[in-house]
Amino acid sequence: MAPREGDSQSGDSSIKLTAYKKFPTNYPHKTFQEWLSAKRIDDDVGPYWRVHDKLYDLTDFIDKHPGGKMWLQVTKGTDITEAFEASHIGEGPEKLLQKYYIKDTKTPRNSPYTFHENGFYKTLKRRVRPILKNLGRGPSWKTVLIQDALALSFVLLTLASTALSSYTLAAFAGTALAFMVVCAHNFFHQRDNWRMYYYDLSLHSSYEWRVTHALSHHLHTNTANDIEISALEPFWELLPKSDKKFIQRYAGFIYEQAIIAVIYFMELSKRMYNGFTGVTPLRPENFLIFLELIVMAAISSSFWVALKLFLTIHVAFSIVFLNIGLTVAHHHPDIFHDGDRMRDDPDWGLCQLDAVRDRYEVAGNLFLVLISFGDHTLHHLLPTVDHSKLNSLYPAFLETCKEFDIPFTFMKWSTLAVGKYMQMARITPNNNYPGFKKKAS
Ligand code: HEM
Repeated sequence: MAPREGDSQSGDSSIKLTAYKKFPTNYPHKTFQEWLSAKRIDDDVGPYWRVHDKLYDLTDFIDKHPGGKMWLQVTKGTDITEAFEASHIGEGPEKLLQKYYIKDTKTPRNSPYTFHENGFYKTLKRRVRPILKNLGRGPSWKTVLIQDALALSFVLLTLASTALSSYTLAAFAGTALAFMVVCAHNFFHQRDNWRMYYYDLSLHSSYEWRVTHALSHHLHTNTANDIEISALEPFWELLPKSDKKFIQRYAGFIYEQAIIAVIYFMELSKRMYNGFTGVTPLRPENFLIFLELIVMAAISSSFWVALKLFLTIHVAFSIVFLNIGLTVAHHHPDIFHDGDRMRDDPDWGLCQLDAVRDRYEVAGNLFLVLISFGDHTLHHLLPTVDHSKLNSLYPAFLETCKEFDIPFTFMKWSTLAVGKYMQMARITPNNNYPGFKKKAS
């Protein structure tokens, strides 16, 4: 595999990307700020926004954007082609975009992905458009009910655990919080809405996650530009690098739960440090987590008991949340990871199919789908569509797969859970199309 531009500067000679033209600047990225600054350097589009091969000045549109300001505020100076294509299904945004056109650019995109009119992804979007026009894209009453019921369970369990000083109830509260946050992930992909702030009752930040998850992981899945890969290194080495250490390849299952238990506390500390030192201003929702502690301290017999219960809740949260997150969809040797051979037709939608797998166990059950990142392939392809609508899109999706001769497959959750360790052990890149081997030539 030929080294790419920048490989020699990476300091890590074992990574040979197959996906992007440039090796990501300052890899591995650990924070959303690092990822955004590296993308600005690598995309190199000056003070504009790039969509395909055109540059736009969206400055006057930031405040008018129906999806919310932050998407355009944070992406100034970057190529937003994937974000633009994946976030909108109708033709309105494309027409509107022309109003902000500045000039064409001759520099090829750093990203390998294509969005040809007759390619898989655009065909799928055309097919689901009339269905979603009838159904609507936003939340159904069922999604809202499940989300709010999970939030209520979390609040009641937290109050009960504090009033009774019960660590068992605190562990249950942490579990309810994890399910609530996974469900809130459905809401934070959509236009700004208050339910996305349920996220901030955990050690996460909805604002940061919109960058690291919606803009990085979702659009550049399982590549070195997916911060959900790079931020986990060196504890989870998920790309097939040749110089992984024995412990990284085979001992992950021994150390990972200890790291999972503390990882989000470290994130919270970093967020607070950056906020108070002026690196990234703190946002009002960043204080919800402290409000939680204050309420617990007010109810509890002592501050120390409240603190210990609070820690129990958030350790339980981290364990449940990350164990779900790491095993549900992306890691198995049959699934594409940067370094593996990419398909010859790098249609963005097809490449998403290569980097995602769905699970049998949760298919068709909205509650399980919402608390465990279900219908993940369709969610990756259409991230702004509410999960309650995805089930109705399978006929159009399967018809598109058939048209493009793509055998869409499910995996068992247990296969994916074991697959994560097999992937951590893997040091040899796949030379076939991963997963969809029938199409490999
Ligand atoms: C980083 C790039 C962008 C992201 C991540 C993004 C994200 C979103 C999101 C999440 C929604 C709400 C979808 C929903 O809840 O149904 C939305 C709606 C919308 N966006 Fe964007 N957007 C981006 C760029 C743009 C640009 C450049 C334009 C046009 C100049 C645009 C125009 C619209 C319009 C008109 C809507 C209303 C709903 C629709 O027609 O799809 N967006 N966007």
